[in-house]
Amino acid sequence: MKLAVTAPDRLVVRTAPVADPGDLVSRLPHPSALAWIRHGEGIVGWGEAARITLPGGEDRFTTAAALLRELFGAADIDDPVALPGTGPVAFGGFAFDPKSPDSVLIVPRRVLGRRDGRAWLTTIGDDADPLSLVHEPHVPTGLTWGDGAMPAHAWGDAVATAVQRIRGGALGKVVLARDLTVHADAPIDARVLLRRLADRFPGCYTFSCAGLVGATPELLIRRTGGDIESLVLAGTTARGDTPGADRDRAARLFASAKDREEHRYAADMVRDALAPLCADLHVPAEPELLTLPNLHHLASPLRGRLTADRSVLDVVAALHPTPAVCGTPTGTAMDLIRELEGMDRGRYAGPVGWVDARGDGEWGIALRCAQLDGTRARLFAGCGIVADSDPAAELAEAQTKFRAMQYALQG
Ligand SMILES: C=C(O[C@@H]1C=C(C(=O)O)C=C[C@H]1O)C(=O)O
Repeated sequence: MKLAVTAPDRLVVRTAPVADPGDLVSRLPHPSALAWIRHGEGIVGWGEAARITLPGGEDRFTTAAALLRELFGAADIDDPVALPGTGPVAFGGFAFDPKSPDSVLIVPRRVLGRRDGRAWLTTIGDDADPLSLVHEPHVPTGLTWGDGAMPAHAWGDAVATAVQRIRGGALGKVVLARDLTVHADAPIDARVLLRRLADRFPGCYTFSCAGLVGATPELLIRRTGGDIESLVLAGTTARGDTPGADRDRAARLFASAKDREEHRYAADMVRDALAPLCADLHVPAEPELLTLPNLHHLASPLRGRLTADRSVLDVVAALHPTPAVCGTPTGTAMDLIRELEGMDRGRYAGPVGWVDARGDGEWGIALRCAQLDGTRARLFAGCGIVADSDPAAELAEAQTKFRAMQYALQG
């Protein structure tokens, strides 16, 4: 894909306060939904005022930031609400691998937002576009599941190879992923998946952008004015079947040297990437436990203040790819992923989120997600591999991670 910008010469943008719209997902009129929702708050968008497609390259984030600065800088903006996410907004998803050409930013014609008891509607252009439901969503039916690039046993072999390379000293950690495919008997409507994900995983960031739909627990970076926050995740166990078994599993994860090692690679890299950009960077001395409906993770929340006026996308550029989804050292891990996974991740494990004209925004790591393509979808799940990893346990962990999207598709 070549660099392409489809946009009018000048965006005319109007943001106005509106009455609380309640549930954001139910306001989406089309299957091609844009969304970023957590605990019922966030933004949804539809229609397309502008689209930027980016070729591969390490500079895809800074190129995107520069193009958006130009587009939004030339816009005629009336935004009396002036909150993060008001005025023009671009939703985006970036390819995981700089060699992959899948990165895209979309500026919707309509954005409906709700945050801290306030709600707003942003319109770009003046064509009529009522908030009422235009196409009633249908739940996916006739699902047929299949392996993606590799059947389970072959992926287990890839994990075993990675463990050997790590034990041989080539690298400290690599994150290996696999994909599953599913076919439905009619085009899959993102809104059904968003509804199920937002209801079941309210604490995750439920997202949709250009067909990539999921609910990620991992916040790569949020910028609100000069403040930034990140939530690093690495180290995972499935929930237990009984309260006692669940507590045991959580306690074992918390005490596990192998999981602490996996986590430390990721938290240290994020700290080192943010430190030169921040004053007052707060890094917890040890991880805490994040409990989701299906998993426990080790989690490190970081926060700080930017020392210069950088767009959230400039901070994304400094962070991606973290060892939560790639490995350590980054280059060696990226090469091993290319060698062993046998697939292109596309935008899975890449940054997904939104940015506004002030440079505020929220970007997660696209996990627990699927790429929709008409009647088909590709689901992705990956696991951090270190010297002590066991292929069978990693396969089981990946299966557990797939379950979020399997639930979204089949209820
Ligand atoms: C790679 C994924 O998740 C990442 C890997 C984790 C791990 O290996 O413990 C935990 C959270 C994420 O950073 C995924 O869900 O696909």
